[in-house]
Amino acid sequence: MINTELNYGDVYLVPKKTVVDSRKECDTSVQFGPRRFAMPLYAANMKSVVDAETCEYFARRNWFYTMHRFNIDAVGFVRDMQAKGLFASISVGVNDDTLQQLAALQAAGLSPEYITLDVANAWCVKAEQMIRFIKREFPASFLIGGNIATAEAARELQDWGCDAIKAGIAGGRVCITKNKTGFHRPMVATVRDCAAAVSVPVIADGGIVEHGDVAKALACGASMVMAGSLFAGYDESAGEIVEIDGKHYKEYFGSASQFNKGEYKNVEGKKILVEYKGSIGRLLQELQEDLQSSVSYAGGRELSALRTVQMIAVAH
Ligand SMILES: NC(=O)C1=CN([C@@H]2O[C@H](COP(=O)(O)OP(=O)(O)OC[C@H]3O[C@@H](n4cnc5c(N)ncnc54)[C@H](OP(=O)(O)O)[C@@H]3O)[C@@H](O)[C@H]2O)C=CC1
Ligand SMILES: Nc1nc2c(ncn2[C@@H]2O[C@H](COP(=O)(O)O)[C@@H](O)[C@H]2O)c(=O)[nH]1
Repeated sequence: MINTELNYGDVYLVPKKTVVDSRKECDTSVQFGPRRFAMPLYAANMKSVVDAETCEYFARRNWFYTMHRFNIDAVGFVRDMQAKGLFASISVGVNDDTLQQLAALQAAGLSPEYITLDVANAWCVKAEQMIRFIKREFPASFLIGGNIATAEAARELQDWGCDAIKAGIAGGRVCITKNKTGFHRPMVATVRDCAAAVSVPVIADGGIVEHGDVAKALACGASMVMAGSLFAGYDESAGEIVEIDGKHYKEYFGSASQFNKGEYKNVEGKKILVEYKGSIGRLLQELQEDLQSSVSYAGGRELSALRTVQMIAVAH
């Protein structure tokens, strides 16, 4: 028997009676770990999306962020952010370079407020060992583990000690995992299954195409949403600007692309050019306005209203 599973583009949310007099009354803020953030949405921890400046930009606006983990000085990053009175949120892998970075943080007496264990399939022994190690050595840090795509995997990561779990395998815009390996799970099924299986917050990662997909992810049970391509192409995005025939673009590349890895080995990501769109400020405001509107259609004043709406599938 083959199951049919759905992506954000296959579903819509059914409106309820609006109870606010203005969309401004709808609160998009979210408690995530030790802090409350302006929006349940953040930029992917990819080298072509965030750098230290982008992270500072988001932190200053009270948006969550996670720095990527590729060739960075974790000690310098955490120290700089905390010296500026901002929270520090870093990504780590599962190999020796991560152990060295964590040891350097300990030697410097630093503890990031948030740590994200970031591997393609975190439902593996190496991730388990690293999650248990981080929980033991950095008990004050809020630990996010990912990525996974099933209820069983989510339960295991919770048991290993994750404070939040990032769900989404092979749904990203620059992902070629599904083409090269055959593995992928559509986001609606992924988020619903994982969120129903655990008591810790689930982050829906990848596949956000339209702004309304954020509301759909929250309706599926996500507490937070991570997006890459949505935040690519802006002044504040980390990718390089490219000019072709007088038109400007920015690079957006996968973390498992040859471009990010520096070699063609186990490549599961590609590089694309996205239209250059100027400053990101207007996007952030529009995303917040759109989500306020979503909450009003859900008949509430807070994000929790989105969990109460009916979701329907549309025939294409
Ligand atoms: N969300 C998604 O769907 C995906 C995201 N990515 C992103 O790409 C980046 C690179 O990911 P990842 O390759 O995990 O990280 P790394 O390249 O850092 O690999 C981590 C370690 O795990 C091993 N490893 C990785 N995949 C497997 C596997 N399938 N089986 C056994 N061992 C494995 C690697 O060994 P070895 O290389 O020798 O196998 C390596 O030692 C991450 O930022 C990740 O988020 C990548 C693919 C999918
Ligand atoms: N299969 C791959 N997935 C990747 C790679 N680099 C990042 N990612 C994942 O994509 C999302 C962003 O998706 P988007 O649809 O919002 O653009 C990101 O958070 C990762 O989980 C990769 O090289 N291969």
